[in-house]
Amino acid sequence: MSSPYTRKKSVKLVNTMAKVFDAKALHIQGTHGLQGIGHHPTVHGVSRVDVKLDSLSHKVDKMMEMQDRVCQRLNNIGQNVKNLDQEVEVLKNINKKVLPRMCRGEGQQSMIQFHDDITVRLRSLCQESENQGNKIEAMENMMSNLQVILSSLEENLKESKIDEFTICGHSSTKDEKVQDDVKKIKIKTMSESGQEHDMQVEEKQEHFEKKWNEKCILKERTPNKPKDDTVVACKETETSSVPIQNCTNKNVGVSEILQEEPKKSKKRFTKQCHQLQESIKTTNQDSTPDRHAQDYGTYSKHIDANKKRIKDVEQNVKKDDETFTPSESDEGMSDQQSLIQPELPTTVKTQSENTISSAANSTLCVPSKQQKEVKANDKDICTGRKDGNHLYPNGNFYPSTFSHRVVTPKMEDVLMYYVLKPDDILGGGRFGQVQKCVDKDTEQILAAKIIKVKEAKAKDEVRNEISIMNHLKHSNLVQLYDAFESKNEFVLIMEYVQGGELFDCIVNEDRGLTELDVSIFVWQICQGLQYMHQQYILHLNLKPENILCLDKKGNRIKIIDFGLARRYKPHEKLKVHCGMPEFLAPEVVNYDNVTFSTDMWSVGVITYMLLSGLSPFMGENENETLNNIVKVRWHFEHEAFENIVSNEAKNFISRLLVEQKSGRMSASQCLRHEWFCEELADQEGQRNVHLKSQTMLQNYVVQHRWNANEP
Ligand SMILES: Nc1ncnc2c1ncn2[C@@H]1O[C@H](COP(=O)(O)OP(=O)(O)OP(=O)(O)O)[C@@H](O)[C@H]1O
Repeated sequence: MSSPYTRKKSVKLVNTMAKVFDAKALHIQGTHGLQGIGHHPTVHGVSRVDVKLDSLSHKVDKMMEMQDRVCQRLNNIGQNVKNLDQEVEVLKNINKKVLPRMCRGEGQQSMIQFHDDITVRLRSLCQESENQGNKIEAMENMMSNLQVILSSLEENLKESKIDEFTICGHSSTKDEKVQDDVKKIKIKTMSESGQEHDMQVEEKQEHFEKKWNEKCILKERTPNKPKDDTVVACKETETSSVPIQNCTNKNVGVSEILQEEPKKSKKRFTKQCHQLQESIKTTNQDSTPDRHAQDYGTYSKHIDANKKRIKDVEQNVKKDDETFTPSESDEGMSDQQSLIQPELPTTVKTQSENTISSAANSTLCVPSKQQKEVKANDKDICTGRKDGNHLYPNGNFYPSTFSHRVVTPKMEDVLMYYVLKPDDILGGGRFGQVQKCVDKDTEQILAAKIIKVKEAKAKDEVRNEISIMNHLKHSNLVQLYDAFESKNEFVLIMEYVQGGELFDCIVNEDRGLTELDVSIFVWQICQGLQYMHQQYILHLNLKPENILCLDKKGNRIKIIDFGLARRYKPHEKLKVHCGMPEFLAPEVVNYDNVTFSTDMWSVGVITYMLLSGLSPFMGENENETLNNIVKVRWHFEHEAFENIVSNEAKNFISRLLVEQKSGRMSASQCLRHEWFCEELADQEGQRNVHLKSQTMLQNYVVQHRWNANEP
């Protein structure tokens, strides 16, 4: 029986918690009523946070729209530059045709005609030039606004802990929710007065809003960040092993302009416009043919210089866009991830608790010394072999065949720019086909994903895929090169990944598959996902077909297919039309909210399959498979795992195939898992033993192909 003292205390505690979540609740109910307090106020608290989150996600949507508008404007500017080009061509032709005739003295009349003609054209060009200047100015303003909003949002998301509150809250039971949330908002639960807790929440909100406002004011006064751009520009142009710090001196020209603040480059642009105007005035005053020829030369130069400026500003805008990430550093991400995904529970709910507990002794490990060094030198190539290179390199360690592009679909015929190869089909999906293609200009081999769409909704989905890919610049994520839109079809031109699907690669008998190989594949998947999640983007369709190998024998992979990917929205549910449910997370099957950990579930399934060749939830039929998933019914198949697969690997899987979303490791936590410790990998010969999974996977691949081809 509880004493009057503890009863009084618990009444106080509950009242206190209730106040935290709904300041008004107790005023309405009176401070002594215990009844109903456990649930009602929490619901209010959650909905207040929901409102905040909704408003944040609304802001993110607005920013995305703004970004699309900027892309659109860039496109227009590109188009205008083309027009300028055409004008210059016309002038050149006039020059070629008329000047010789004038020199031959074919009449005063044609000379006057020529003069008038050229004056009109020069005027219109000058006007055009000025328009471009204004457009660039508007665009710059837009970009800096965007930057302000993004940075504020990023900071506030990081600092506000609202994410933590919501995600943790949604994943536990109501009572646990109250306790967790009380802890997370850092309330002193033993305080004497509920007033204090109430104040803390209010203060947090105020702090949130104040910070937001401060940031906006501060950013308005602060010029764009040139120093980061410099580093990006250097990294991209760098091909030798010149240290990044020296880069600034070596890259004059484009990188010099990139270092320039957009305001300065705009000033220079406006100056050019004035010079143009001046040159027009002089042209009007002096109209001799020689003078015209001279002015024409100067004028052409001006136009060229202006075009260059436009290109540079365009690049600047792109760079700005690329550098917008909610969290760039690994450390930053850990914090962020820990907000979203709290530390793991001590027990994992699966059928094979015994097996798991033997592996569960493993812990998340601090990156090895070697791994830390990798951070400082992210140019290492992942070979997967210990020949002086790192097994698990961080970041963008090998370049794509082209640098990142921001693509807006062209309303032109794809065949104007590319030669498609219908005989060279790389794969097929729900909506169409992927075939090889060649860029007519550069002769680069690429992959064309042809998507047949008729309905507006389906078109929006493809546009979403393009927009998502525009945000992804990582060597483990396939890059978008170009896009075309027509009435019933989209064509996405992408980087060509020539090794084929991961499972096809590893069943190749020429190569042996070891646990070490698997860990290197999984490491890269986690790297790609960590990057995506840092951008608040979920993949949501991670499966073996969507992981491609760069070449048949190496260990380098890329994630493809961002057709279902989307920006994280706290309450978004996902309906999946999919014939292959084995990789779906329980929340997708249940049509529940999806989140970052939805992708992490898929990592667990893929890892399980790579190590054993078995599909952990596969049932006799689709219903059984779905049932196994929602009940999280799986175990380590004795024959495939016992004495073959390390405890660290098993622990890794156990920490992902967890029913509760908040119980799964985040991508960052995965990357810190002991399984990826190089020292351990060195010590354990076990990791170099050939896995049985290779033969099992052969069966899986054959079966899967068979099913896919069935009508
Ligand atoms: N960039 C690429 N390079 C080489 N092959 C590719 C590339 N992109 C896709 N493929 C091949 O085409 C297949 C289908 O591509 P993708 O998954 O993007 O299409 P989808 O229509 O979205 O498919 P799904 O129905 O799985 O969603 C892939 O499994 C892969 O084999």
